[in-house]
Amino acid sequence: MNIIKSTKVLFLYKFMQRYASSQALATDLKSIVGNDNVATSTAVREQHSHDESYHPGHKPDVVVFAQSTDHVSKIVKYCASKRVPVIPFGTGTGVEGGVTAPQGGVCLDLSRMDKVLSINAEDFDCTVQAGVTRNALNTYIRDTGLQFPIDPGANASLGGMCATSASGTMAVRYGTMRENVMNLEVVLADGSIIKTAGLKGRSRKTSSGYNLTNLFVGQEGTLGIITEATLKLHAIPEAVLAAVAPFKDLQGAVNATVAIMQSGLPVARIEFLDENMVDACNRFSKLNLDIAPTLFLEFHGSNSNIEAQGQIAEETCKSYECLQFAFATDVDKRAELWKARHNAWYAAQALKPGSKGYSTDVCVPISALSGIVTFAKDELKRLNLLGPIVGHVGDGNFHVFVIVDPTNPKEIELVHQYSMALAKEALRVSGTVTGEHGIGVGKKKLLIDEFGAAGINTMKAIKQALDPMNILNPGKVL
Ligand SMILES: Cc1cc2c(cc1C)N(C[C@H](O)[C@H](O)[C@H](O)COP(=O)(O)OP(=O)(O)OC[C@H]1O[C@@H](n3cnc4c(N)ncnc43)[C@H](O)[C@@H]1O)c1[nH]c(=O)[nH]c(=O)c1N2
Ligand SMILES: CC(C)C(=O)C(=O)O
Ligand SMILES: [Mn+2]
Repeated sequence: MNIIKSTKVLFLYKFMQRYASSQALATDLKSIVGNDNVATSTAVREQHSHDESYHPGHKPDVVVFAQSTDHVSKIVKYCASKRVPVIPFGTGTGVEGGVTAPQGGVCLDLSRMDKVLSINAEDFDCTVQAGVTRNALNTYIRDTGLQFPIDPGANASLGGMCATSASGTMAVRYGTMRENVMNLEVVLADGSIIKTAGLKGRSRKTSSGYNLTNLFVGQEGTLGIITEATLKLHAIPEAVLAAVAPFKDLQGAVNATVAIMQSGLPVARIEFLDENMVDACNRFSKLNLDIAPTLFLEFHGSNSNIEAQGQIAEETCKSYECLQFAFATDVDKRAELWKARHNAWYAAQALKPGSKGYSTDVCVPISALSGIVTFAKDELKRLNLLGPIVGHVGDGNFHVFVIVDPTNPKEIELVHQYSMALAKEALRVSGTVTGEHGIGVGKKKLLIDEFGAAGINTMKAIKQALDPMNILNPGKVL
């Protein structure tokens, strides 16, 4: 009885202590960035404690809404002086637990840094603040005839997309964030501010110094806070043609993809959905597709060449026994198709109300795709898991959305076993454990298998050099 009482007293004491220190923290931060930009309510902290994944959330002590690079620099400098963790937050649509605050601290929300700073249409580039979302940028530049085509299904912030090295359905044609970021403004762990590709740099290529831009793309907020990004833009194609091709079996769909890619056809999108995913999309997005392993394709070009592209793809799919090859030229039909594809994540979770999804993210050389998709299917069967499959197969990248009851530890253990087995198979065939989602907290254990001890030690040395007190997004990636 006494032990229970004293445990309760200790808990209460610790709670009061943390409450008092987070109040003091909030007071100091308010004096730096103003009252309106600091939130301590449970609701706001809860909203910032998790992303879209099943990874358990942890609330930060305080949420700060930065309005400028100067704010970010001052906040980080203050946090460094107190050794308080800083966790950057874009829109919270990540899927590897990157924004959780396991050690508490300050969640730095960049959504109010939402200005498009410059558009250089003649150079096909733009500079934005980190909180601008991909849809906001595309709306802003619509009249220029240009687009920013990297499209994770969610309307993510461009800072978050840089931080995770995001991609999406059009990476097969336009590249991922890595190929589309030209320069970044980054606030380092001591509050200093750098430009990764030169103080004013936005040249198409450079051999100058180390490639700092690529160091900060994909660092998931562990090396610095991205405050501005200079990005490549692309011409909106004169003509667009989409197509849907259901196949007799999964192997046919995957082998047709490999053949299309190996033929060098400049396909703009080539997305695979297995029969379970098609079924889920039919239900969720009110489509009426045949329930079969299916490819969604899109071709971009001039009026004269998209039909030729479509024809080559059609012939290739037919040679792999597709059941039909239906073109979608109508703008609304195309929009409906891609909206359904972008909502696949929610469609899969809706198959089992109350469930959450865990998305695997392996990416392999295209010649290894067919084998590993078969492996992924067989393992699902062996472990008796529900996991619709969807993928950016033109890149050799696909996701198994394993549906899981987040309150059932046995199911979570099975999902863990499954994703480990799939990731190790990807490494065996010279792939990577994550093509676009990042490591976060979910894939940390796999890094050693991918890079070996010397590789990990090199990453640790970089982290130590840039963030010696480990205040930037601690507990993530390494
Ligand atoms: C329905 C749906 C569909 C998709 C996806 C999600 C959802 C919900 N995603 C995943 C997600 O949208 C993607 O990882 C985004 O890049 C995350 O951007 P947020 O702004 O939401 O970052 P979020 O706030 O979730 O943060 C992600 C990570 O980046 C860090 N971070 C955020 N802003 C930062 C900044 N300014 N500086 C430094 N670090 C920062 C965070 O600390 C965290 O570690 C995805 N992804 C993908 O690549 N391809 C896809 O196809 C999809 N599809
Ligand atoms: C995380 C998920 C939703 C994703 O990457 C996709 O749909 O491609
Ligand atoms: Mn994806």
